[in-house]
Amino acid sequence: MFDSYAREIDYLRVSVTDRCNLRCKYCMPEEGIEDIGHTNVLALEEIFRLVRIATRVGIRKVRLTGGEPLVRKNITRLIAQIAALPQMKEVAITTNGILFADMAAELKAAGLKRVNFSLDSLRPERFRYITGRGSMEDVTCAITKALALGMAPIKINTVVMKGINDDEILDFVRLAKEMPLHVRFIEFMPVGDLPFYKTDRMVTVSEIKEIVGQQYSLHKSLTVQGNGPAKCYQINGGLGTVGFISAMSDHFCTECNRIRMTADGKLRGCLFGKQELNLKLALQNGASDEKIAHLFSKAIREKPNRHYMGEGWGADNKRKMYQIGG
Ligand SMILES: Nc1nc2c(ncn2[C@@H]2O[C@H](COP(=O)(O)OP(=O)(O)OP(=O)(O)O)[C@@H](O)[C@H]2O)c(=O)[nH]1
Ligand SMILES: C[S@@+](CC[C@H](N)C(=O)[O-])C[C@H]1O[C@@H](n2cnc3c(N)ncnc32)[C@H](O)[C@@H]1O
Ligand code: SF4
Ligand code: SF4
Repeated sequence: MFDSYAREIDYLRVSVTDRCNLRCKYCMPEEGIEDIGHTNVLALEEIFRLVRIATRVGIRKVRLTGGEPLVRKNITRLIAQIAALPQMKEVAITTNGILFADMAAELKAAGLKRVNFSLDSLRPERFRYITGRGSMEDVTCAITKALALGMAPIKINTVVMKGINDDEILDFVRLAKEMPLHVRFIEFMPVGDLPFYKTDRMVTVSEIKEIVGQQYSLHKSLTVQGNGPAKCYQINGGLGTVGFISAMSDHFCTECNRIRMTADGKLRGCLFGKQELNLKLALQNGASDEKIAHLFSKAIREKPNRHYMGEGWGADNKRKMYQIGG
């Protein structure tokens, strides 16, 4: 379905849980999260019903995110159900990778074709500092496993933060050169308004490209399978690619193709927007498929034209990144 700015919206990002086994400083408070209670979270059966109805308004790709999608019990079953929907072209996940290696084979068997891993440092000590817990080795094992299972293309999401990990940009490029991995450098966004976010910690894509250019030449823009916001490049004879997600300095909202569902069943037209439609309440009130499909089309119709994150998140906006799903 097209929104009011003639953008075709066919991609639904679903936050399947607001819980996580890590505490990335830019995403989740160290003390963890408020327990919203079992009954306030969408049941997997409810998520499946909502996704099935979303196909009626043209959703053809679903990405499961969170929080950490792999901490949600029976997530494999949900993947299998979504993958089996006749209209669905792709089901993918974005994960921190900690639990992935042990689940990889069953996830693949369920129909998971692609996985994006978040990894902000290639140095174990620093990884632990940024994520608050967890072992980098679990993520590298996960990536090795995904490669072995042929889940290509495998993408690595790296949020670049000044004074935190910006001295590793060239190490990440080398990784993309030596392995068939698609590293995407992401600009730090003020989503969630955590104290760790500071404007001067944000490194722009132009600054990142300048650093990459010191050692590598980037070749013509490529399309890597997927329909996310990254602009991708080949690096002289490398096996993988390097991509850039310029959410702040050069937003890609004119090409936006997505809506989002939160773990507590709210439908969001935009990562940044404050407007949400209450799907959970509709389910509780026994809404028909038609009524729910109408809520999906309303969210698409009313999608804002762009974000205004440059103006800050706003103290009145209580949502955090782990609730929205990135
Ligand atoms: N500003 C903005 N950032 C986004 C949006 N979607 C994803 N991102 C950010 O881009 C990064 C990568 O997102 P992923 O979850 O890997 O998804 P994707 O890039 O759509 O995935 P592919 O389909 O594989 O290209 C995350 O840090 C997200 O927060 C969006 O609509 N707007
Ligand atoms: C919220 S996480 C959820 C999925 C999973 N737990 C993971 O980390 O991949 C999704 C993506 O959002 C990114 N992210 C979180 N907070 C961000 C911020 N403030 N700015 C930019 N990206 C952010 C993460 O790096 C991750 O790639
Ligand atoms: S970015 Fe992902 S792994 Fe890190 S705290 Fe947020 S949800 Fe968890
Ligand atoms: S910030 Fe909002 S409008 Fe822009 S690309 Fe993301 S979801 Fe789309």
